[in-house]
Amino acid sequence: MDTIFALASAQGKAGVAVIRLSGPLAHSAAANLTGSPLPPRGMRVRSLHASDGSRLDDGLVLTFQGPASFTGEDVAELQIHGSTATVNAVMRCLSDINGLRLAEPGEFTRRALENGKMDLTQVEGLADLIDSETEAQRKQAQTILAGELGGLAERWRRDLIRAASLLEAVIDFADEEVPTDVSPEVRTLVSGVMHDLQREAEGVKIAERIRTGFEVAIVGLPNAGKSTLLNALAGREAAITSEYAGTTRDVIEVRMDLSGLPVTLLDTAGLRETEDHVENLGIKLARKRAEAADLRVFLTENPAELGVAMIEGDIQVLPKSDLREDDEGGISGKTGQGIDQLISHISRTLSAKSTSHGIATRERHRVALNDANSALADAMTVLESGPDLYDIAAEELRTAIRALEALVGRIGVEDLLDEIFASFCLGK
Ligand SMILES: Nc1nc2c(ncn2[C@@H]2O[C@H](COP(=O)(O)OP(=O)(O)OP(=O)(O)O)[C@@H](O)[C@H]2O)c(=O)[nH]1
Ligand SMILES: [K+]
Ligand SMILES: [Mg+2]
Repeated sequence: MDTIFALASAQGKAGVAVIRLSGPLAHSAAANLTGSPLPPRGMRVRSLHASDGSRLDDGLVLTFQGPASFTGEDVAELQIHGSTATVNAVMRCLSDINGLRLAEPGEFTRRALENGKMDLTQVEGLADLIDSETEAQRKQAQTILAGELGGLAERWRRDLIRAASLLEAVIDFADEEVPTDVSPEVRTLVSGVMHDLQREAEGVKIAERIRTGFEVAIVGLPNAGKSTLLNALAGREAAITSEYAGTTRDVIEVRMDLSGLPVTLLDTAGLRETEDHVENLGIKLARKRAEAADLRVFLTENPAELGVAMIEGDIQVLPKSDLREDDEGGISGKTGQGIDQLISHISRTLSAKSTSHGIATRERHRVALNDANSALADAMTVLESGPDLYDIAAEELRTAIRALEALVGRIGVEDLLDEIFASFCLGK
């Protein structure tokens, strides 16, 4: 096994940079730089020197002894001054040591997975945590990283193994008197797991929104003030505004943190009948994106004239309240009137949608949960036919168990790993 190293902290200037080493030579390589032995597990302030004896830096050297480390291997961390030149000099010295090489993106975490320090869902949780920008994303990533989905999968798996072994006991006794009717217990176990699987699979859509962001589209007639409103919400000139109807053609996206929820606001072309070919392309795109969005803000007196369906939860606000006599329910991107209310309305609506999700967060999870669930549904059907078909029911249970093992990465995910780890940055 190679010993790998990489900068674990971000590139660029900082007070401190952390270089991480993992593998059989991690401790000896670190000791090579410090010129003195290191404890198998501990923290020392040391001067680091190049092989020609020239001084590199002073730093803090941490050693972890496998398997009690992030990767499960021997690990050393060098905390040094965070300058590009210092980091480069230390990295150069490390690459000169025989048996050491630069880590590939995600390779530390991959070793942690391979050494059983975390399951695949936790690896995904770690990637999400590193990418998290808002409070809701951070909390969701922490739940997965803590292993809660893996823990659930393990509980389901145990219940299904118990159910399968009950059926197998009957199969083994086929020629003799069957001790008891096992089917009530099997049914209870299987339907309990099915109930949980359904709940988790249904929650993925919302959980995935928290992970990747909710889309909120602003729609209205040309010149309703959509782009002005977008700019007011974003607090910057993200979109061009003008008195000419038909100014916006492409969909303008602005990412925001709305009370902890990640939101992408979409400004769209004003919706109307027009002969202008390019404007028409923009209008088609506007309708498509608005319909696919999680929530629509109708900036209009009359939603029905826009040709985009207004569904439950969508928000209607009246444009240009500063020009109106009665400003009930109105908003003005120009004066800022009603903006705070709109922001809290949007975040209330999205929060209400987000409360109903479970722990699973990805399409990959949903597919595995559904695979397991449909095998269990088949098992329940087969059970109806009585003990003669128990072997088939048991086989369906094993199919479900395999799907849950794939969920946590215990089996059948080799081809997925490269894709998952490619999304990691270097040093993770
Ligand atoms: N008085 C007033 N004028 C506004 C308000 N919002 C926008 N305007 C003006 O209305 C005109 C159109 O604004 P835009 O933001 O470009 O409108 P839009 O809906 O994006 O227009 P299209 O992209 O062409 O569909 C501009 O001259 C704005 O200055 C508002 O709240 N009050
Ligand atoms: K305009
Ligand atoms: Mg516009």
